[in-house]
Amino acid sequence: MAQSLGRLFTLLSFRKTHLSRQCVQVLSGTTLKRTLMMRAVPILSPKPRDFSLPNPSWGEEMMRLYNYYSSQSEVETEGEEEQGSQWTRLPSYNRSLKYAIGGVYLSKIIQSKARLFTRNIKHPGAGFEYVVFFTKDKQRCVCIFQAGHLLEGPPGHVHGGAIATIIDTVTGTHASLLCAPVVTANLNINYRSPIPLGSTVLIESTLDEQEGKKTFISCKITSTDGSKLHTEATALFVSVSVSHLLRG
Ligand SMILES: CCCCCCCCCCCCCC(=O)SCCNC(=O)CCNC(=O)[C@H](O)C(C)(C)COP(=O)(O)OP(=O)(O)OC[C@H]1O[C@@H](n2cnc3c(N)ncnc32)[C@H](O)[C@@H]1OP(=O)(O)O
Repeated sequence: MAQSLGRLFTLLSFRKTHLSRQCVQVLSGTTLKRTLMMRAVPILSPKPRDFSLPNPSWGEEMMRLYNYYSSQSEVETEGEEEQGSQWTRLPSYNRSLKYAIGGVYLSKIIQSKARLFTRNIKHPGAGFEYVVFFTKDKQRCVCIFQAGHLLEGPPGHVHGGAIATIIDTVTGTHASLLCAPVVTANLNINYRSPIPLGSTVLIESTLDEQEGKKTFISCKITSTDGSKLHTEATALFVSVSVSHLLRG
């Protein structure tokens, strides 16, 4: 049985495989039975839904920028400098577990009702609509964010907590691309000007430094033409083991 579980979790490998080892430890009772039954289903898991693809709620500006960055990622370039400016779209799921191979199944085993905060409002356009692109060298990310009407704070404007959430998500995603798994250790935010509800803004995330377990990232939110600065932030992410994540 140990061998079967071993093979199963090799299939469910999550980047550095920390998760696989940890999951063996958390499985027990009915969960274990269900897991073993999963061996009967085809090895290739169904694809999870990608929430960073356009939906009918995306406004003109959101679509314009999405098309712009998508077209940049299709451009074939020569030479290192140009390659560095190429963008790749990152898929976005309603659970971080789904980034793992076989994560759809893991997602059904561990806290099955859990959902990523930014992807838990079912009505398209009501909450966080966003898509993240990153450069090949992973030094920069850009997020196009359309803030829905359920994110209101001051009348007609986005709640500061919702802004902190999307900053944590973008910088956290950026740090995860570099060295998953990580947790936010510190987040400093300066709110410079309110973000109108329903508007589309640009969130740019830059890697400042990596030092041992620590990844320092800075971030700014601007209007899409760059003329207005809405928010500036710096964040520190610390690499952790999967057991640290599951232990809480
Ligand atoms: C492809 C992948 C895509 C994935 C997409 C995912 C999408 C989702 C994205 C969503 C993203 C959402 C993400 C979320 O929301 S994560 C949820 C919010 N965050 C947490 O819950 C974290 C809770 N805190 C902890 O677990 C611990 O305190 C941590 C692990 C952070 C540190 O524990 P500990 O202290 O035992 O660790 P260490 O001793 O090894 O320290 C290591 C180094 O770090 C330095 N340090 C520590 N804390 C701080 C601090 N506050 N300021 C400055 N420095 C700090 C420390 O001095 C040391 O430095 P040095 O002495 O080595 O120089």
